[in-house]
Amino acid sequence: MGQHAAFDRAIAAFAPRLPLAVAFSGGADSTALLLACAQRWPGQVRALHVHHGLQAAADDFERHCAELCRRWNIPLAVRRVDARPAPGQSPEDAARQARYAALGALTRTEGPLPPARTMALAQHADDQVETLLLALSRGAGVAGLAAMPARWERSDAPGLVWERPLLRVPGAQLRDWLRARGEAWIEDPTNAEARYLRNRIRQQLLPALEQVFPQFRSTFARSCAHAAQAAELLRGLAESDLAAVGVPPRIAALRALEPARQANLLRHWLRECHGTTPSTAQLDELQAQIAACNTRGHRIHLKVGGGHVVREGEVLACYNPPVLDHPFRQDAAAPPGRRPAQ
Ligand SMILES: Nc1ncnc2c1ncn2[C@@H]1O[C@H](COP(=O)(O)OP(=O)(O)OP(=O)(O)O)[C@@H](O)[C@H]1O
Repeated sequence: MGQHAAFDRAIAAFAPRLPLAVAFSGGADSTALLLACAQRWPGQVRALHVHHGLQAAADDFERHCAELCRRWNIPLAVRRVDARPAPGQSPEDAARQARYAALGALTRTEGPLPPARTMALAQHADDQVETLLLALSRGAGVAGLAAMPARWERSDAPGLVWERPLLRVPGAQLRDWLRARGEAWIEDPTNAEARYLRNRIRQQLLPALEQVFPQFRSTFARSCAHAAQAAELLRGLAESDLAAVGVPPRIAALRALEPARQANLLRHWLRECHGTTPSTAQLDELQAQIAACNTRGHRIHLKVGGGHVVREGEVLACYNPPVLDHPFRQDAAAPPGRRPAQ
């Protein structure tokens, strides 16, 4: 093992359902993951590359990926996406959503190859710590502090399990491993800009953490796992509370819940039924209005996340602005005007 112990351990412990697809950007992390997997499961691994059409360098990335895969005899499938952000969505998030949808679709349309049963992504321990620190800097709740899950499924790609096998591996090990093999990778120039904050965390905070808490990668990862477990419990509680309170939620039933449980349910309802996340101040205000709503004539009308929550008789309703012409939003076909999104 030695120098790349964590990487070797992660690959040894990775037990995907085969065949395996690796989401391959051409960057260092996914190059290391792809090559290690192709060595471990010869003939069972293929690479999937998403060509971000809007990016000037995207053709070069694709060429680089094709060349590496040809050299290593790894089948490669490419799909082009053109991800324009929806109003209020960051370009990074739009690209990520489009990329995941394209990766899922690619596993189903790969010609003669049997569909992949696992999709591996190459985020590593430093990415996980950065995600956790960003969540802390936003004041996130336990769902945010859980950072990135190691394993999950998506409803738009049934039968496919998504995995991040490198979440315990320091990024530097992946680059060292590639250097030791003389393998090159590409650096995405837009990454540096889009990840300005991430880069500052990487350059300034991680070295300081290393000095004070040498084990921070594994202890922070443990905290993320605890938070993920707590988030799972809260989600279950919100689901059963929502079933009892009804959709749309009945105000009298909401008022009977104690405040933390009511907040948990409201967040869940807004996120799952309306795709919107309230700020802490908005949620506080909404709960204050619900508490004050003890007469027939009491109005509720509040801006919450990307939409509005209003009282409609005995229930709450949420109205989101329509999102037109955006292929990656389920509500893309909504008519103009305010849309009751139950
Ligand atoms: N254009 C792409 N095509 C296919 N997979 C991608 C693409 N971009 C990113 N991925 C996958 O998503 C993961 C996370 O993406 P992110 O943009 O955070 O990383 P990255 O810096 O591109 O990573 P890497 O160094 O592996 O290329 C990558 O490790 C890779 O597995």
